[in-house]
Amino acid sequence: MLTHYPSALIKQISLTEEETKSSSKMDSIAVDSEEYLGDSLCGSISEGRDSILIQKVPHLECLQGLNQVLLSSNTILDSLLKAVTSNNLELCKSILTSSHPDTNTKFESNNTLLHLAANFGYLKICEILLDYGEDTDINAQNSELSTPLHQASSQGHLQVSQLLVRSGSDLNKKNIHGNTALHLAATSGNSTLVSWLLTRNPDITLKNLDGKTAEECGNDSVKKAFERYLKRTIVSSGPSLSNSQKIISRSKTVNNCEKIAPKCFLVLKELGKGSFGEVFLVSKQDTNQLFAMKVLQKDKIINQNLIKYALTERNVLSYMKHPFIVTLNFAFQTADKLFLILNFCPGGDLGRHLSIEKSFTEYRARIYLCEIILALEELHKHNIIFRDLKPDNIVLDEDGHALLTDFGLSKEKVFDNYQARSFCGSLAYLAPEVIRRQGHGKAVDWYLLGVVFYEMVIGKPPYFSMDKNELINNIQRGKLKIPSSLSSEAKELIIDLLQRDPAKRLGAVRDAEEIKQHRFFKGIDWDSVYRRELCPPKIPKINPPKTGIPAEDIYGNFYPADSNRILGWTFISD
Ligand SMILES: Nc1ncnc2c1ncn2[C@@H]1O[C@H](COP(=O)(O)OP(=O)(O)OP(=O)(O)O)[C@@H](O)[C@H]1O
Repeated sequence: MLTHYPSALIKQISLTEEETKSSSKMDSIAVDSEEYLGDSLCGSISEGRDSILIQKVPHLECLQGLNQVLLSSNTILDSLLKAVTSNNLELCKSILTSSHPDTNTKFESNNTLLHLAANFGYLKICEILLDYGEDTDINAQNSELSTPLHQASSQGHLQVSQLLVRSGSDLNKKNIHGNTALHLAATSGNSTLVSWLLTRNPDITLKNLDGKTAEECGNDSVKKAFERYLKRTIVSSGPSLSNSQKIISRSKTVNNCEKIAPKCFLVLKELGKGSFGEVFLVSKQDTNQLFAMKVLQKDKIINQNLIKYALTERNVLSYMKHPFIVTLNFAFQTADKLFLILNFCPGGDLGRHLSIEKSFTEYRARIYLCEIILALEELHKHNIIFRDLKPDNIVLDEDGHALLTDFGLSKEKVFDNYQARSFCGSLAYLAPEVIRRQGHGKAVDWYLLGVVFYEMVIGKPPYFSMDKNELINNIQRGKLKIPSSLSSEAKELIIDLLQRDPAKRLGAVRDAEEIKQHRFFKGIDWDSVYRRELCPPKIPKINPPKTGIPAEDIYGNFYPADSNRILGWTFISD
């Protein structure tokens, strides 16, 4: 444990601070050393928040005086230890910059200062140790072989864990019990931290000395986080855009960006979160009309070379008008973020419905399938492939009709079944040809239609396994299991769509036409489907919240985009 500090050391510092206090330049601090320590520990164990202790920190001028005392008493390291454990930012920074002590010195149980700060969740102190310490070892191990990341994760300190991982902490390092940071976060039941760690691609197959993977150590909410991870969209980094590509936009681009901007929309609540963006319910200030606003962070997109995907989503949505494709109304940007204003679909996504209801009747699934087939047919007619078909990307409008959303992975100008090459999709929803990387095309969407149909009527995607490698292997070689309770038409449709060879798959030759003629859809009048005349289950009316989320929390930096403007982004629909 990390709580034993030499009391002599604490007394000495208290005395020093008291001395400084007597020079009357300092805010009040506790005089008694025991009380001081208790106060500092209880009052400041919180990430990133200024603690009670910080308010009691001496002013900067007197820190210099303090430093001299510390230096002359030759207890620099002990003083630094005290500064770290009492969350005293200024003192810590001051000692590091003036005396350059070895921040990798081991204290009790071989803990370094970073271990201590990480364990307490002192975010700012961790930052200071990493920024000002000379070669602070981010992967130092204590006597239990734990790294600072192990400490932060076991205590559930999200921001500290994020800082450590982003600064180069080894995610797959094991402690003496064989646990990785992910195991510890899972054991503590912290599904938010688990979800975030999963986005950094740790090795989820690693087992601890009890033979358990991280997922096996978690409670139900942690297990759900793992399941969501396997269903998330992944992409390989996109190619960079040339300047000329950046200005290509296939529809009306508005130069006067003042017309549509964050101030036009009141943010009401979060609707969903994906790998790339967050989606919020917003109301347009002048009309009170509700919309879904998708927000993408520019730095994330630019760092991962994903601008092309963002621009494709904006472009495709700007010219696709279809009853079963979500409508884009506006696109605008600020210095930090990109915004898409979409029609709001109050029924939520099918993924959410499936996680509550487990599965749908064939009758209900057929309605959604018919609508999605028409949407995919329309895209294919424009030589666009969707590539990311999954229940989370199908949203229900106010009448319960199914609409495609999230065109981030769609690809334009695909004329055959082999032209596209990027490795992208969502792990649980990868088509075999995407895994083989031999090129894919329109047939990929028909395979994924089969996957969605399977999940709708059976309750989980085909070949599903929580083990990533097994999942990938199953998709390529596993035996397709279909319960006998399904109708023979449904079984046949699943088999025809999940055909591994894209050339033999239903839809390979005459595209949607082949699927529409399958006997599962016997009796369907496709014109009436297009006119939205099928009757899906009704969606309960929602009452939007009256109060909004503070604008600055969502919009961040309000400055209009300038140097980092993404050309061809702004859009106002006719
Ligand atoms: N028009 C909409 N109306 C209502 N909710 C929506 C709408 N569009 C998206 N959502 C919700 O937001 C979630 C995330 O949106 P979206 O899939 O576009 O984000 P993403 O970051 O691209 O996700 P992914 O990880 O699938 O790539 C959806 O699963 C859905 O629940």
